[in-house]
Amino acid sequence: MEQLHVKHEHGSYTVSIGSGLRHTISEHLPKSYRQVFIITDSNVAPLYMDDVKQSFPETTVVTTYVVPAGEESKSLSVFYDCHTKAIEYGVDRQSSIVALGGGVIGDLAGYVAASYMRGVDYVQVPTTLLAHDSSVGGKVAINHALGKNLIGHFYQPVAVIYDTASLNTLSKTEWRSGMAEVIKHAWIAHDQAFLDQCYSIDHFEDVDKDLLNSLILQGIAVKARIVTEDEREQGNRRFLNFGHTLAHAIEAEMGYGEITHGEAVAIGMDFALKVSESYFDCSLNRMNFRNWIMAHGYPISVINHLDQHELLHRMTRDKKNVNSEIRMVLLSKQGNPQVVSFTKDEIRNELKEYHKEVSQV
Ligand SMILES: NC(=O)c1ccc[n+]([C@@H]2O[C@H](COP(=O)([O-])OP(=O)(O)OC[C@H]3O[C@@H](n4cnc5c(N)ncnc54)[C@H](O)[C@@H]3O)[C@@H](O)[C@H]2O)c1
Ligand SMILES: O=C(O)C(=O)C[C@@H](O)[C@H](O)[C@H](O)COP(=O)(O)O
Ligand SMILES: [Zn+2]
Repeated sequence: MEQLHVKHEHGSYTVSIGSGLRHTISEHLPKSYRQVFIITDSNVAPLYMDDVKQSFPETTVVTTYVVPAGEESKSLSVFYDCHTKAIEYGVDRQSSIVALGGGVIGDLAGYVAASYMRGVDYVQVPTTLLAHDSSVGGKVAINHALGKNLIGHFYQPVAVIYDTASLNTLSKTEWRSGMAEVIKHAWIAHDQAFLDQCYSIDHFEDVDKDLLNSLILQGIAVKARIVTEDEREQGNRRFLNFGHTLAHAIEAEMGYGEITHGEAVAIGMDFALKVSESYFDCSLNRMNFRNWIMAHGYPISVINHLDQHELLHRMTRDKKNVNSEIRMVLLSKQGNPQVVSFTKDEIRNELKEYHKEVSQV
């Protein structure tokens, strides 16, 4: 088992990473709880709920709520249902919520924890590769029809317990989605070897276990370092949004759940690399990245079917923006991210050129 420590305004928490940890959840918590309320989804429940329930001593009351799998559950109505269940089960301030699942569950259950009785403890038990990112850093949120993660909080977990054995049941699509956030961490880290390791994998679902563990650890280390320095995204935390300005617009425009978050982020990074090369007049060898996303089946061609005007309009609602300028995270070289402001007209032109380029691949 590996452990990393994340500091925040009110204390710190430990991220524990290892195979089989779901069987010993209570051993990795900073204290014992009278009740634990497990929130999970309809795909994860039949796979891992029993193991997690049984990992608690008999003296702990374990209650559960299963929400429909998928991005659509990051909604006000599912959020409200979670509160209703918590009230009915008598969850109180001596209890903890356990977010058992991918980023959807982490974001949803974390936001329930942040708001229920003005805040109760919660534990992240990530089960997807993507959630190496989402379980760390305390960004919790649900979506609004007008934009991703627009309703939320910064609210830190008391522990992150990552059982890497749970990744064995992921679908090909979810491996692809998760690898996008891994390679995002590689792009913003000053570490060519990390990027090369991502490029070296032929089939994500068959990745060598030692390489996977190394990628997960490196990704979490990048994220942990940045969120420790800037918990509330006043500065460098914005770098973790590399690729997300266009990604969030694509997700909302296509309809939540129509494309995975990671697939949208991969397209967003492809766009951001193109804009970076022209803005900084530099070479990022972006065609290596383009070849990688094509080889692994990231659905880049969706860009050809989306209305550019609508995408642009959605990008103007991004949380990083100030006044009417659109802020994107660009790279002047690998490991050197910067936040750059553009006018709407400038992004309109960039999108137009990107569309043209993608329609030829
Ligand atoms: N808070 C953050 O910092 C942060 C960071 C990145 C992404 N996110 C958010 O995370 C969400 C995406 O997370 P995700 O990709 O994990 O999606 P997800 O939680 O929807 O999981 C993807 C799919 O895999 C299934 N699944 C989960 N674990 C499984 C397992 N072990 N075996 C088989 N199937 C499993 C789920 O039921 C779901 O169908 C998005 O909403 C995104 O905005 C948040
Ligand atoms: O932790 C962060 O900060 C990130 O930006 C990580 C992103 O991968 C993640 O998708 C996050 O939820 C996006 O945040 P948002 O503030 O742009 O909604
Ligand atoms: Zn993301």
